[in-house]
Amino acid sequence: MSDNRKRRYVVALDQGTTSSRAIIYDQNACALAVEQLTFPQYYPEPGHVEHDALEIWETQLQALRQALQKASVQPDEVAAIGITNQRETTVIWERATGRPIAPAIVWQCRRTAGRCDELRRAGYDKIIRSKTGLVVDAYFSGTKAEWLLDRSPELRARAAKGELLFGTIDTWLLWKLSGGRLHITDVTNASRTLLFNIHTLDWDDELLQLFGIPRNMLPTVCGSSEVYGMTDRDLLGVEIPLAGIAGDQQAALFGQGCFAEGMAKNTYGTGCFLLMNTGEMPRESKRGLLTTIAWKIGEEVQYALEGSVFIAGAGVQWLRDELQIVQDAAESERLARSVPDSNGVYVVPAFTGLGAPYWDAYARGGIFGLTRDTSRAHIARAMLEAIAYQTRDVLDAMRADSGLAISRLLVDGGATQNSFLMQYQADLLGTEVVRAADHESTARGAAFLAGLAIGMWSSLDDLRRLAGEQMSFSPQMAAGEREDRYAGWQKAVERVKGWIDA
Ligand SMILES: Nc1ncnc2c1ncn2[C@@H]1O[C@H](COP(=O)(O)OP(=O)(O)O)[C@@H](O)[C@H]1O
Ligand SMILES: O=P(O)(O)OC[C@H](O)CO
Repeated sequence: MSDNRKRRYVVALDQGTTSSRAIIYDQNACALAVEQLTFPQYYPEPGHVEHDALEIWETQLQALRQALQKASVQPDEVAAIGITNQRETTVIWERATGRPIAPAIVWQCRRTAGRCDELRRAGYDKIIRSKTGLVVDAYFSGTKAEWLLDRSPELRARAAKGELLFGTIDTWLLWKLSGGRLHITDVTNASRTLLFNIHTLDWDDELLQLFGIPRNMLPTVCGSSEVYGMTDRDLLGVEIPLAGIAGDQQAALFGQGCFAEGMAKNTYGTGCFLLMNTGEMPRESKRGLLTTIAWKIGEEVQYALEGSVFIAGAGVQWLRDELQIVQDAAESERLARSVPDSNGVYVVPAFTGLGAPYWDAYARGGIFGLTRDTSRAHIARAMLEAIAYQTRDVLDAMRADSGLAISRLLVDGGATQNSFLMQYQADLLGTEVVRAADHESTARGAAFLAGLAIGMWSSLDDLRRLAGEQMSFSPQMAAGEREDRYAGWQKAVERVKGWIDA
């Protein structure tokens, strides 16, 4: 058998906020094996979140090796690897040794909120929005990288000399996978840094100067579907083409087949991210949404509008780990269904501030409407409902910004396994919610991008044909009740805004 015929699988590496996953797909995009390894989250101070970049790399490599073994696929049968990742999380490492200079600063981390206030006060928000499509918020990589370099003048001097490299998680993994030969990113990840001009598709000199980031520490920006290089032979005994890169939310949009303008998906993982394909022109939001790059394939760039919600499934983890009122995430559904409603309780999970459409770094979480008969079931139910309310906030903004009705919302991600949440979501939006057959749309998107690049699949039409069965949730709640419940949520959100001092 010729080498190319033997190579009939595509591997997606999905490096998420809480776990590193590897999934092996065959030519029909069927997942043969999934491996998932969690890694520690570090909270050195309230509102600060860090990861160890080496732990990310080690878990990712181990997940890859284990998935191959589980699927009985030999490394030389893999045609390509696609990478998708938690976005914005920032790593700086030494070019010579590959050693990170500090823990990675995670997208959720609020440590640079003060710097963002300063930038807004100095009037930079308009120029940053027009160049990057983003709002000035600690969420994005720019102020995180600046903070890391500001730790000492020596680091700034080393950065200027080209001794240090910056990367989001895709870049870090590609560096490690290629044995230090590739220092690259793709347009989707670059578009989340605050440093990248989404119109010129290049790092922006004015912004680099503003944040004091030398261009020579930045990765080369590539498309989302092309052969960038090969894996280091020492890792798996053979070289494998690295052929797809996309931030996880853009990958999910692609994996859901949202190739046409106006199609939208919502991914329910640690956070919740609603993206709508807006076609070839960037569309500016007037309501707190982000303009971002959906993907670049060949010379064609597609843009998206995005509503980013920081806490979704993470709220369910909080019920499990901190409140200890459920033993696992699935129990939240049983508990929520054990009561007819939340008994007037609202949870606003603004644990790391509020993202879209509010962008309030100083909001903190709250539980409202408690009475003597409030039970753990009411709180669990209110937490799940909060995920749906936050999505409603974003979808309303997206409908108003785009002028499109969005009559079907495609959904994916770990928390979509919760059918109570999906039904409540449909009820609260008054919109059909369509759950993907394979909730791993993110990994699927990365596999699609890599498979397209090496010719396993030849076109978007080819990919459309690979969609599986879906399950649909139709709205059943009366419009009056829906609006009453939503009004309660809006009242609760007002109470948590600006909770801590700037
Ligand atoms: N049945 C469930 N009900 C509610 N939340 C769930 C359920 N199953 C998983 N989750 C949540 O989904 C998240 C994991 O989804 P995943 O897509 O793997 O996220 P990520 O990529 O952000 O790590 C966790 O935060 C978990 O609490
Ligand atoms: O790891 P996830 O799935 O929660 O995604 C994180 C996002 O990319 C943050 O922007």
